[in-house]
Amino acid sequence: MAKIVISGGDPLSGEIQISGAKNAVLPILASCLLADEPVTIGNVPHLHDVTTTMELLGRMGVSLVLDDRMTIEVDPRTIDRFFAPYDLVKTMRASILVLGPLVARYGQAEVSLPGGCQIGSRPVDQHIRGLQALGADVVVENGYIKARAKRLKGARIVMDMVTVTGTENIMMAATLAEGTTVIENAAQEPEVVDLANCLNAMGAQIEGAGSANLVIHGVERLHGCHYDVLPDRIETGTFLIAGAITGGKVRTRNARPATLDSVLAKLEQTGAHMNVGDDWIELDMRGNRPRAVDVSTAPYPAFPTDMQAQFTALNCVAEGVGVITETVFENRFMHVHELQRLGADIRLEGNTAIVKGVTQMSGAPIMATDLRASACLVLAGLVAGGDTTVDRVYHIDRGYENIEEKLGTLGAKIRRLPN
Ligand SMILES: CC(=O)N[C@H]1[C@@H](OP(=O)(O)OP(=O)(O)OC[C@H]2O[C@@H](n3ccc(=O)[nH]c3=O)[C@H](O)[C@@H]2O)O[C@H](CO)[C@@H](O)[C@@H]1O
Ligand SMILES: C=C(OP(=O)(O)O)C(=O)O
Repeated sequence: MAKIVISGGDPLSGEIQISGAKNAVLPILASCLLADEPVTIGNVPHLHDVTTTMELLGRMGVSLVLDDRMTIEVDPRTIDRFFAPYDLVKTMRASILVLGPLVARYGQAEVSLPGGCQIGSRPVDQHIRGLQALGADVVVENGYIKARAKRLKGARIVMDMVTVTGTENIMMAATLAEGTTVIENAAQEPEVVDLANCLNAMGAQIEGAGSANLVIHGVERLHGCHYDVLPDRIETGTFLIAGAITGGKVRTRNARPATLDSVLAKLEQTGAHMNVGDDWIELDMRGNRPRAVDVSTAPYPAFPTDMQAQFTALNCVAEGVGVITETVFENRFMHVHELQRLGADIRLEGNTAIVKGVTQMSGAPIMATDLRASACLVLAGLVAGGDTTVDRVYHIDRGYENIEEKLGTLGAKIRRLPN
């Protein structure tokens, strides 16, 4: 398995270009199934999850053309299977996002249950309940969700909890339903808004995206369009932390600052000097050690769980004690044991990590367990003295485009060892 080796200790400095958002491009690619014409998607990040989604759509018979500027043309008209197999779904939970579009547009879907993963059990009961409320017959058999419907009918759906992909699945399905659907307690994440914008560009009538109440007036058909994916706020935050943790100065270009309010507020609390433009963010630590910050994760607009591990890494070398509370996923502290191998002083108490900053961590072989844990370990390696070897970096390739190349541009001593 490929590894990343980092020789840490140098402050990073420079600017990097932020890629399109993983959590926006995946639902947007799935939404192309709803159209009756080709859809082109631009600003697509070069990620393993995108390749998996293309393979999934391709196996259904969908035609896909990718150009060298990472624009994908998706032509759903050649689809002849409505099936998402376990071997793909188990590598990428977001595969569940084909469920809503398939039932709405083709009246049938068979999608493997995603199963649990490192960060928590992650059930999909809300997706199923939402589709049932829209009139679909749904059964779970032999590890597959099997759904059928003639034409979905609009309904009022109150989500039991805020779920990002759950909201997206139901919102996509409701675009082609007969009548109006109201989703209450909807996710407000920028990626949900991006998906709604893309669907509206295809002719959908979605109101309220970005609020907790979505109103979707069903239409007869969705047509083709071109849509550019929004910049990745989690990648942006991760690179800003790379600057903060090393005492350096990093500017992220092609960013969407308005999607990062809670993260930027925390970075400011670390003592970083922040400058923000329309589409860029600059963090300057001026050689100083960051101050520890308390973080508690919650749905948007609160602090994102996908930035929790990276802030845990930052606190490891910060001045003072930072308390990290994870409220979204029940098992998202797998990185803590690996950080301890680098010399971090962390005490775990249930869903809370109490991190006492140390003046120096030292490099060691460590293992990535999930996507953001991998990013956190790379960040820790940037500041630890000596060499840190991060194993199982296939996790990082799911969600970060060319991470070692981008960090290299900022002056990091980082290289990938092939399998
Ligand atoms: C592809 C994608 O967009 N992934 C993001 C999405 O994941 P994902 O959409 O899977 O996460 P959810 O928002 O659904 O999960 C939030 C919480 O709700 C629970 N839940 C969810 C659905 C359901 O039917 N039943 C249920 O109990 C989950 O177990 C979790 O505790 O949002 C997460 C929370 O911001 C992010 O960490 C992921 O990066
Ligand atoms: C948990 C994440 O992704 P996914 O939902 O695709 O597993 C993530 O992006 O941090």
